[in-house]
Amino acid sequence: MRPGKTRFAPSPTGFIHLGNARTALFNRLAGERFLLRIEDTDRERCRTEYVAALIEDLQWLGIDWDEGPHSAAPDDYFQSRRQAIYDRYYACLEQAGSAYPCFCSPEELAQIRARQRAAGQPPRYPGTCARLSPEEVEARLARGLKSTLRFRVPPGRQITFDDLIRGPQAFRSDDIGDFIIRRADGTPAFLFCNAVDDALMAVTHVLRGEDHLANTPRQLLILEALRLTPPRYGHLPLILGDDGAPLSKRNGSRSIRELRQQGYLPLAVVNLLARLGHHYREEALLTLAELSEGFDLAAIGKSPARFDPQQLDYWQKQAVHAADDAILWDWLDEATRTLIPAPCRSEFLSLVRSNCLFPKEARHWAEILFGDAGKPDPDARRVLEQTPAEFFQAALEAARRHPEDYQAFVTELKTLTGVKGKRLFQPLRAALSGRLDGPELERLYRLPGPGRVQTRLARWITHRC
Ligand SMILES: Nc1ncnc2c1ncn2[C@@H]1O[C@H](COP(=O)(O)OP(=O)(O)OP(=O)(O)O)[C@@H](O)[C@H]1O
Repeated sequence: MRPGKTRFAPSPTGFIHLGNARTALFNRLAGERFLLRIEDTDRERCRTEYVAALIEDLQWLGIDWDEGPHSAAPDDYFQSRRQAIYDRYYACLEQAGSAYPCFCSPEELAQIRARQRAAGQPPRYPGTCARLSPEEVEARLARGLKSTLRFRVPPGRQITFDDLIRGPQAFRSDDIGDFIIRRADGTPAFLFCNAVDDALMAVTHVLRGEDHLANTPRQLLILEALRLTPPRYGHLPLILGDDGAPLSKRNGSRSIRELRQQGYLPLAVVNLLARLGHHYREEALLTLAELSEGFDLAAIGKSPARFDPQQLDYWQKQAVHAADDAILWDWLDEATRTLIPAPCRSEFLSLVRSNCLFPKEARHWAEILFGDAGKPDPDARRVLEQTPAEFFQAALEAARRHPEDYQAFVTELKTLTGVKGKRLFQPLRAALSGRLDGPELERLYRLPGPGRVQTRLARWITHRC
């Protein structure tokens, strides 16, 4: 059965990268309903421009949401605007004795951790403030001491859950120290607001990176103490970069923004991501609706996936090939669009489909076809030098006689020169485009128009390199 409601809950601390985007995509593909929640509680690292950027990047990828910013009540989906809700739940936990204020300073905590490490123990809060009496707490607060709020982890418990990807998981509560759920400045810690919001927003399934696996037992304890229903969790292997380290916003790796600026099409990126750690039977380029149709939690792999730029280029090729005229036209840069005469637009786009991976390549061909062909490259120059002027003289005559009919032009040129095959096509290609590779010769003849074609052929009658 399909998961009911899934979500993506990024923190706006940088541009989203391929790892974040795959998490968003898997959730969007898996669920009946998909929710976007902005986890912007870290005042130091979160920036409003990153919120705008992540919304723009998700929309560019075609990952839309049923609930989230832009919904009827957008405030509900920004954690920075939900403090009153969190405060109510903090009060519940404190009243039940499941949370207590902690006055330990960051310096004291660092010293405790250092001592534990030196003794070969895992760093864990030793419970210094767990046993403070209400009077002691009052007295410290009256002195103006700042406190965090810690969750009191129940001792001797086994916390188990069935991970959607990794199967049964078990943790001992005795291995988990009491942890902070509210920072000293009053803002909620990730573990707390993330778990509470999933429950309050009725999220049924959470797919997230396995960097969160250790958080899950803690979040299950919080939700249990609050009598809230937890979602089912699935922890995805992280996507690694070229250096073997997980992609991270902190190191600015492989951002969606950068790929977009490089000219990748969203469908290429989405087809790559959908297959990074998920197996599809269908090997062809798929639309988002088709990707969603074929998505299966059981087909998610357990090993880390490495980003492979060659794979992305493979999907880019498929996406460019499949793109319709409107998409390709928008994808070209402004300078390219202005070069292309309106009657040639559709044919130029066909040329782009079979010859270009990126807008800059389309621009290159637009400049060759509709601008000044420029200097031939060394290979084309060699061919031009080896071809006698008479060949171009004959080509010019044939072009004048058949300015609109490429087939008739070639037939006539063969007759006039007795040359055929490579010896005919290479010098023509070199004269018309300055290259020996590229689009079909017929397009190089038709698209620039008779005037340009004849000028280019005439140039090689008189002009020897
Ligand atoms: N390299 C990665 N591969 C796959 N998923 C990832 C990767 N990095 C983060 N995620 C997932 O993306 C989601 C959003 O995470 P978050 O906004 O915290 O991004 P982040 O890249 O971890 O940021 P930061 O670098 O600030 O810690 C989470 O589910 C997280 O597990």
